[in-house]
Amino acid sequence: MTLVAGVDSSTQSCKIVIRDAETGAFVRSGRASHPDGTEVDPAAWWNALLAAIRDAGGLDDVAAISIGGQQHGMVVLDARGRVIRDALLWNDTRSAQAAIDLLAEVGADGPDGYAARVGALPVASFTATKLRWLRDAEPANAERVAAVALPHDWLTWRLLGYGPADESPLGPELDALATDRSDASGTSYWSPAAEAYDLDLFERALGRPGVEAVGVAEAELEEELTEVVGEGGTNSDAGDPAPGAPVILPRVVPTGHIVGTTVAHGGDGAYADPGHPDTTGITGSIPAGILVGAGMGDNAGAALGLDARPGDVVISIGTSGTAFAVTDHPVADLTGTVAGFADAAGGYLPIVVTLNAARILSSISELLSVDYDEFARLALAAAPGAGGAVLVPYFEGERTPNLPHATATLAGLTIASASRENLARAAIEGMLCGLADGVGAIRSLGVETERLLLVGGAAQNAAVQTVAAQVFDVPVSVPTPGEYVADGAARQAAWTLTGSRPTWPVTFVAELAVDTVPQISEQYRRAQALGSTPRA
Ligand SMILES: Nc1ncnc2c1ncn2[C@@H]1O[C@H](COP(=O)(O)OP(=O)(O)O)[C@@H](O)[C@H]1O
Ligand SMILES: O=C(CO)[C@@H](O)[C@H](O)COP(=O)(O)O
Repeated sequence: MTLVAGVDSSTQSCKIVIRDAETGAFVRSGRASHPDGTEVDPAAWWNALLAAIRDAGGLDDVAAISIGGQQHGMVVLDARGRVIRDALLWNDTRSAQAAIDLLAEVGADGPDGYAARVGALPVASFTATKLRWLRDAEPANAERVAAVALPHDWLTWRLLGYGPADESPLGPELDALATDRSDASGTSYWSPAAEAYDLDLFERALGRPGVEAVGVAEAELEEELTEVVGEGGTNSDAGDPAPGAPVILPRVVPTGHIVGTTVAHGGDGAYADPGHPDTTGITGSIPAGILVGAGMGDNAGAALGLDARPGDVVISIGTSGTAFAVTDHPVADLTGTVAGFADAAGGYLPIVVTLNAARILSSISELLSVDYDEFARLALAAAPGAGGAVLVPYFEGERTPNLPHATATLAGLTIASASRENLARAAIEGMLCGLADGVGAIRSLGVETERLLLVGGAAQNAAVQTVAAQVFDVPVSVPTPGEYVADGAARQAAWTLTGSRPTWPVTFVAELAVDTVPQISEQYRRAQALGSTPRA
């Protein structure tokens, strides 16, 4: 049996699944948590990956691996391959003004408008706006930038043995950075229609020119390694980039492409990242010779993991809430509601993303001092519409609609409606109404939406499933709970190994017929119209 591994390095945790390359049969898995917050030191992702690999029993019997990851995170590297500052994540909203500035400079409409060029309008989540924030708020750091990577790109690069000279076998070869279409399309400076970086938009963001990495051929790599080891030196004497030197952007490679093979890491000793004493004791090793795939953004990974096809809409309720479809043509939405990303199978992934999703439910369940099972029981004990109580859940601001400074609003409370049951149900209804608006926006662009696949951590909640049938107007299928982003990465790893897309089956635990209750969306829209109190 040939085994492949898929990783999902998402906002809250790192998950790895190991499957049979031919049948997709599950073999084993592991996970490790990530730190909270909207800016994180990428070393925490690397340590979590090592810990998750250890938790899964290691990779000694694995032939290929791919990494799916949270999108948009800004990982900036200096010429020594060192991370310059903590990565700003997709859910960090400090670059909201930078997004407004970039859009004002480029314009939204017309053939040269932002949406036409890269399939989406810039919002705080996207990498380009974070680079513009870096240029304006941390100019000294911006000047040190030799390369910009996304979370999955940087982890893949480390898996291939690259990194700072004192932390990696192969040193800081920035030209070995690679990414895939789906994650590149979330930067807001790569065009799915042109299949190329829009280097003008990159330079407008960071204020310095960019260039796509050329890749490092294996043979060239062997020669370089001998030189470095022979001389006993390392690249560590590489200084900051020469003034005006172009910033390296990861090479964009298609799914199925081998970006390299792993180099032995770690070993019997404990892994202790020298810069992070809290990692002492993390043991984890990676054997040499595992084929490494291009990886992908997490939503494209979920689409591949679910084997989603045109006509399917995936609703993923994780840290982020996402509604996305699969199309065979690029999509551009001038309103900015839908982002016209690329998928991980050669097609496209029109997507709507909300900042608030599963953590709406964890916040309200904590408020009610109940676990998820009791939370579900309370919500199901309330009638659809929660007695008129409505939660517009913009707890962390909101990305779609683009309200980065908004706060949540609880409306429609009366003596009769103010109950634990109604609050639990209002939380679920508000979360799903926001995602239903996303499905409507995708549908308004002419995208088919015939079947809805409900996944993500919160999709396992029985009340979420029931309310989904009352909110969405298409049948809801609930795939067997699993890690579909990691499964998509595992499918890509098998694709990389065999050269063709796997035909692994997908199983389902529930099929919910349409049971729409119009009152839910009608009262939600009225509460939305009240607006929200800007965050202090
Ligand atoms: N039964 C449940 N009911 C509601 N929320 C849940 C349930 N199980 C897990 N979650 C939530 O799902 C989230 C994790 O989902 P996941 O898709 O793994 O997120 P991410 O990929 O963003 O890390 C957490 O916020 C967790 O609290
Ligand atoms: O911003 C997006 C997609 O545009 C999010 O989907 C992030 O990619 C994080 O995803 P999760 O951690 O919630 O899986």
